[in-house]
Amino acid sequence: MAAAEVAPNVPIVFLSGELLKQPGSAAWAAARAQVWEALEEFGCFEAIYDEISLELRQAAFAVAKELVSLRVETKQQNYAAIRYPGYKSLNVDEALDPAAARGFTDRMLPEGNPAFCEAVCNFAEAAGAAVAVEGAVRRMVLESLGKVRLSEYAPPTSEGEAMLILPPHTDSSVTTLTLQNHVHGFEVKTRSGAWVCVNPSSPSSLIFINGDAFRAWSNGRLYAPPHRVKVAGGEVRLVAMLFAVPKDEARERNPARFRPYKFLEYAEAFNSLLAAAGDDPTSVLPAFCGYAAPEPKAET
Ligand SMILES: O=C(O)CCC(=O)C(=O)O
Ligand SMILES: [Fe+2]
Repeated sequence: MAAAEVAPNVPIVFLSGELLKQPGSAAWAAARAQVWEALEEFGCFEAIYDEISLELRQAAFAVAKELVSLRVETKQQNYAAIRYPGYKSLNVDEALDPAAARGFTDRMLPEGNPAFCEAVCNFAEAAGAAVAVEGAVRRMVLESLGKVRLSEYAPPTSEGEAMLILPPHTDSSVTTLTLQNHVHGFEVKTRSGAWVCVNPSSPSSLIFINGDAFRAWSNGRLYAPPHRVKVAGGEVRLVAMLFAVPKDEARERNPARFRPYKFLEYAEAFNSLLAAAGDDPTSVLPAFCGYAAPEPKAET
């Protein structure tokens, strides 16, 4: 007889406030491995985060209780679109910005109530703690992108004008970070078409450059500048670069599964697609932008 299947537990990852301050440490790398495993398998995990103190939690729920007991007409203006019988939610977007939390309380209680305002700020503090965890997890996922390169530029043999060694190009990466020795020569082209020299102002300077993938992701809002390198003088220019790019093996295993889409168009179509998806919510995304070909089988 087949053994009864036991549903596995969602993984638990300990993310202490201390650990979040030490990216690059062995503890960080260990947590990152756990986060990746959890996100690949479950898409979800429990984070135990010691900066959510009991007091903060109590304060957050105290204000939550006050918020839900406000008059319906007051709440109405902030209701989220999805509602089911017995379920409704309030958008408190400003809570992510403590300064803006006041705007929220003014809207909710125009007649004013300092205690309520303070409580909302506590709620904002709890939301801020959540943002720290979200930021760290995003970093753990993204920092697995990476390639380091070391380049050497031989000095021109003839005296005089700087020579163009690396012709104008953009980087295909998401982002690039460079650390150069004392030999200058890096130049970027501004949006308005001018070439400017970028000579690091201190030995501890790094140059951060947007790559084409960042430009595409932001729909062109972020500028990925053409850049080039001209070298003069008698010394070798050395540059260490960190390119944020997907690892090669990820590309081989993962042909594109989804067409590019506009976030807001998806958000607009979402509720009706969800209603049509029956009991399989995972079909909503492929229905909107999936390639017709079947998804490649996961490797075993
Ligand atoms: O030498 C530099 O500072 C930049 C090099 C570069 O742009 C590249 O290798 O893509
Ligand atoms: Fe480059």
